[in-house]
Amino acid sequence: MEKYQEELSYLKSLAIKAGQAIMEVYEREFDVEIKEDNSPLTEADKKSNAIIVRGLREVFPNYAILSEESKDDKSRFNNDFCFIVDPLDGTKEFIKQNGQFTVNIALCYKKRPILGVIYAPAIKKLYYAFKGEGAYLEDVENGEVKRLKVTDKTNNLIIVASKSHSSQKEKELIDDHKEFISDVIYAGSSLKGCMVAESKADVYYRFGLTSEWDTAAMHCIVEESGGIFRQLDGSEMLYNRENVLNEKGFYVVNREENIWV
Ligand SMILES: Nc1ncnc2c1ncn2[C@@H]1O[C@H](COP(=O)(O)O)[C@@H](OP(=O)(O)O)[C@H]1O
Ligand SMILES: [Mg+2]
Repeated sequence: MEKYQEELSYLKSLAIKAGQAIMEVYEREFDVEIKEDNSPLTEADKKSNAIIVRGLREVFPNYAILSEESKDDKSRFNNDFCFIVDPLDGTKEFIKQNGQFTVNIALCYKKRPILGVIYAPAIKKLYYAFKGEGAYLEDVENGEVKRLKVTDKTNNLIIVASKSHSSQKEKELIDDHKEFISDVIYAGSSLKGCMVAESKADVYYRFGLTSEWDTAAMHCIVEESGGIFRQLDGSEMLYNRENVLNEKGFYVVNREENIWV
């Protein structure tokens, strides 16, 4: 356990450092490239990735790394420990300059996330969790820390949905459950799962595609705040897979009653 405490505090400092590099780019003009998969890439993604990957290799040379912005050499398959990194989740929101982007770092052991750190540098909020030890939110400006817990609501629910990647199925689900929903909030990045962990929302359904780095850290934080994170078919999401796409979709709900699929 002590060993993991050390890892957690190092990952937190690394996420903050990467967040600072992201904000330096955010506050000035920057170029946007388009990747092979048609998604955008900025200097901020690359700088954040360099800081995180270098930092992880230095302190944990024996652990594998899967990062959205690094070449996947597949050596991770021979390692029980694998960091899963999204150096800038919500790149589209970063480009739109609405502040809804995060740095995601998870550590998986035998395909399950045991540690998750999510930092939103524009609002200086740091979410983190360690398996069995709870989920927390630290205000990086004043150092205040609070433990996170999901709501127990089954009515007047606040649903969060993607700002830039919504789907027809999601719209239909919202429409079919209108009687239970009081509000729909559209937000970018892993902040949606964090909002459920923080009791600022109750449910988040994702029908569209994401990848392991979009969910691993959030998965740990949601579960440690008492919430439920599963694939849409009800099965557990495992990580460090051959195919890194989360093809089955997922949901984050505060409690079983709000599983609608
Ligand atoms: N067609 C697609 N295939 C794979 N991942 C996709 C995708 N469309 C969106 N995503 C993922 O969804 C993330 C954004 O989530 P959201 O819509 O909740 O803000 C993106 O993160 P990046 O910004 O890191 O690329 C990207 O990884
Ligand atoms: Mg990314």
